[in-house]
Amino acid sequence: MNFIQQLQAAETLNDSMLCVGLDPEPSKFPGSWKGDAGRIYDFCAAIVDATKDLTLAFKPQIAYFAAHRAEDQLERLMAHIKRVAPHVPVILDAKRGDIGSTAEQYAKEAFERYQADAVTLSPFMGFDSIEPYLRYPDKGAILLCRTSNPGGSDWQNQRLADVDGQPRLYEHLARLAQSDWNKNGQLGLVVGATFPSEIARVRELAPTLPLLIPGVGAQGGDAEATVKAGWRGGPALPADQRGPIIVSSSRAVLYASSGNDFAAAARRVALDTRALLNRAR
Ligand SMILES: O=C(O)c1cc(=O)[nH]c(=O)n1[C@@H]1O[C@H](COP(=O)(O)O)[C@@H](O)[C@H]1O
Repeated sequence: MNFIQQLQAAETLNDSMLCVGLDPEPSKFPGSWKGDAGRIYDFCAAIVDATKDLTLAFKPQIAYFAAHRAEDQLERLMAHIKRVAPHVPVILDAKRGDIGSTAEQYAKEAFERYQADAVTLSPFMGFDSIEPYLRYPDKGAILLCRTSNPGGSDWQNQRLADVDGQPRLYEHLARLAQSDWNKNGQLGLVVGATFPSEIARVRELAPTLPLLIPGVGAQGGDAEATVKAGWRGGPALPADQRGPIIVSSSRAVLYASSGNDFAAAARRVALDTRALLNRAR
């Protein structure tokens, strides 16, 4: 199964558009684990076990592991997810972007070392910085398009020529990702939940691509507006040809409780968020 098929299967099996982001921050761990970077694996594995029947993807953010010299725990976590939730694809959030020869190493890191099913990439350096990832035909490559942070507007919202009516940078990227760049049908796009009207625009320009949508929960993105803007595209395509949405939440799920009931609390938030998203379809 390739990444897109994995997403579709998980969406159906778990009746979910929710992705749980794994951004472990030891200072927020419960009880005696607080401040202990040696517990990163245990914390994330408990979250995975508590939510694996509610998600269409997991998304570990590599910086939260690397900052604590915990890459070995990330490897163990990836293996754990494959073991207990083989039906849920894993997106390694690394936001890599570099020249081809270096990108080859990053692709190896994501897909061979960590066994990720997809990786997030910065497309700023152009197609040759993306191409090495496309040599893994079953894997997904999800390009930053219209990110959730306020500063995303600095570049992504600029018009290609300073004239009204010219496409903005993110619109140009969405068009390329839907067409010339999508050699093997592996590409997806990141669009922030904090900008629902731009989700709708990206969906219009890229109707078949999966959209990774972070920004609900801690960043205050509107979950309902996100689904209305992005879910299964506009009316132009039959439902089975439209791309899925992967609505990602990290802190709101991970730190729903600071006590020893953190995994049960994470499950409750994941259940509520899944229901909220599903109601908005
Ligand atoms: O690629 C991402 O996942 C991403 C893109 C984006 O535009 N905004 C964004 O917040 N993210 C990531 O999504 C996660 C958001 O975390 P919460 O705000 O806690 O849900 C973090 O790991 C971010 O690095």
